[in-house]
Amino acid sequence: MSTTQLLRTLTFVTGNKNKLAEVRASLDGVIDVIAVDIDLPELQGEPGSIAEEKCRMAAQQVNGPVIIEDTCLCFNALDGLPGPYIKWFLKKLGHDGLNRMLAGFEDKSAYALCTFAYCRGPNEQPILFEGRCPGRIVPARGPPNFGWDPIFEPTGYNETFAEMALATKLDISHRSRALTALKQYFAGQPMDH
Ligand SMILES: O=c1[nH]c(=O)c2ncn([C@@H]3O[C@H](COP(=O)(O)OP(=O)(O)OP(=O)(O)O)[C@@H](O)[C@H]3O)c2[nH]1
Ligand SMILES: [Mg+2]
Repeated sequence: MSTTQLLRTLTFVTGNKNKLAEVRASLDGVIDVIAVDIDLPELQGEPGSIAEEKCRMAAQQVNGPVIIEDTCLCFNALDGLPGPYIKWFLKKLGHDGLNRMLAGFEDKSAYALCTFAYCRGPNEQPILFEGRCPGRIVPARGPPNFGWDPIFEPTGYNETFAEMALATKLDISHRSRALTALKQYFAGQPMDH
């Protein structure tokens, strides 16, 4: 009998290399990830519906099964904003500006929210997998390699995501929690689904 285990393959549509690296590290030996870089339009709305629509468009463009991911950074003092718009807030305001947005509030707590969506093909209903990581917004600490990692300190840790070892981030992050749900789903599916 062959000792080689056939891995399930999933096409991940993303333009973000850091996301891709983390997803590959989390799914290593479980799911083989093929990356397709298409800049998908992202609609406004609640995180779940943004992920659903992004996934429908990805499945349409790839014309086959795909996963996508959408990440939000939600400030509790602002009722969850910037949320799905964090990319543009980060781009325009930077780490300092994001901290200054909370200057008038005692409450610096926040959560990172990651939503993966899987769609079997065009016109199929996407399935969502969500992961959250609570924490707080702090002045930037650590290497500025990935988005807002330097200003997010997860609850129970004295380090920001940027300061901690990647393995620690992958243990507790919004993304790895969502991927745990995704892995559980695929573990129960036949290989051709
Ligand atoms: O410090 C970070 N730690 C993370 O774990 C993380 N995950 C996402 N992000 C950033 O948050 C925005 C989400 O926007 P987003 O989900 O639309 O991503 P994106 O447009 O970069 O890629 P994609 O939509 O092609 O997959 C983008 O600015 C991402 O760079 C992170 N920053
Ligand atoms: Mg995007």
